[in-house]
Amino acid sequence: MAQQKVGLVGWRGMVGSVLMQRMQEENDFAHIEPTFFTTSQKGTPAPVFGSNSASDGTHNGNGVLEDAFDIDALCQQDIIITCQGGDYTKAVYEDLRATGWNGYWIDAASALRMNDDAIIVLDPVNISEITSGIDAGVRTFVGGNCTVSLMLLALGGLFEKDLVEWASPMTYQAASGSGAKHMRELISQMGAISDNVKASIEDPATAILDIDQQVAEFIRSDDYPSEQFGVPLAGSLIPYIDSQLPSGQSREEWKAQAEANKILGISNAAQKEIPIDGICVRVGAMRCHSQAITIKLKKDLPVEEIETILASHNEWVKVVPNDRDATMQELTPAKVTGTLTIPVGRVRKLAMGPEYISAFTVGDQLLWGAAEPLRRMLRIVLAASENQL
Ligand SMILES: NC(=O)C1=CN([C@@H]2O[C@H](COP(=O)(O)OP(=O)(O)OC[C@H]3O[C@@H](n4cnc5c(N)ncnc54)[C@H](OP(=O)(O)O)[C@@H]3O)[C@@H](O)[C@H]2O)C=CC1
Ligand SMILES: N[C@@H](CC(=O)OP(=O)(O)O)C(=O)O
Repeated sequence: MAQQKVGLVGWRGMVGSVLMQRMQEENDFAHIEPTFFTTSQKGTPAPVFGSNSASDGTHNGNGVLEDAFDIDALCQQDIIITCQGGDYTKAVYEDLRATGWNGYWIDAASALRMNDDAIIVLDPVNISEITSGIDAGVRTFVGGNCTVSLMLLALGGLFEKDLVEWASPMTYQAASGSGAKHMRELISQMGAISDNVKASIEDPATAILDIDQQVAEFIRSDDYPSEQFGVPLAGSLIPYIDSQLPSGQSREEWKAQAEANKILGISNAAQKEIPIDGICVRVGAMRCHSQAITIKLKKDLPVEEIETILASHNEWVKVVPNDRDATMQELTPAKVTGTLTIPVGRVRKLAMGPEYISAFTVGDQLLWGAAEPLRRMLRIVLAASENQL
């Protein structure tokens, strides 16, 4: 049986590189005929990932990168996966579909997420929506916003059992969500602070309040590197992510309810949307987003039962007991970074009443938050295509 032709766009960016890494780890390249595209380096050598390369050891028929804006070349693909960003999607998607191309478009960017003819993919939560969508002819599948995907993987059990009346996630989002340059700047900011007070720190006689004053003056000064974020992140935080909306929400905050309900299949049904709203904050973590979530349940359940429901939803969620040592060891970006594990802990009843609970969760926003749902969607499409042949 001929392999599906898969066009890869955005493969060398940060999200794309994590996708390539995961596709190699899971041997996905053995099941596809890949073609690598570029928006800037047409004609330069194509990369080789995995074992499925042409006889000369390259990918792409002629061994060089194809032009990602060449609609004819894109039309040759059965499946296109793009991690190139929303501007690229807006530049080519409509033109490509206008040719009559009916292939699968799998996208990391938010541009098409809320379109009626697109499904937001998070298969441990919405595999039935995905498979019935494929059967119904849906051909556009988009990865969700990272905080939304990570929250739904952590709390999936409670949503699946329709136990959530509302949820309020207060986020602690890593620098990676802003892109590679921002991650570099966070490190530069940390280093610059350390360098600025090095002599004072090394002198045990220096008063800590003098060091603190020196740091405060430095991070407010023009010498502090803040070109990307615009304001200090290291030594501070930024309580606003993405653009400003008339509702008073940031766009990142708006996505929580809009995308989560769409993934849960609620916006398409006669059901009332679950209110999900909170404040999104950028903090000085590298690539793990954390969220402190207040949840009002529809009924009073014992904490042990809630933990059992959470733990049994999917194979990646891991309940951390509400214990100081376990929390400090297991429920941090430092522990989770680079892994697919979604720990959720600090589950306890709140003082507001027996239906009010807290939860804290951490997840790698480049893995489950971006690349992994796309990679798994590719496998779902490949399986569906095989069954149709
Ligand atoms: N960052 C995130 O957390 C998330 C991002 N997304 C989506 O994914 C999109 C891409 O994000 P991200 O991966 O962070 O973007 P990057 O900036 O890392 O990569 C985007 C593109 O930039 C080009 N590029 C130019 N110079 C370089 C270089 N030196 N190294 C690598 N690539 C380079 C590449 O395109 P080319 O090869 O064509 O030149 C690459 O595909 C976002 O716009 C967003 O829509 C989705 C979820 C999370
Ligand atoms: N906005 C997210 C990252 C991101 O790319 O989100 P989206 O895929 O919804 O545009 C963050 O800053 O952490």
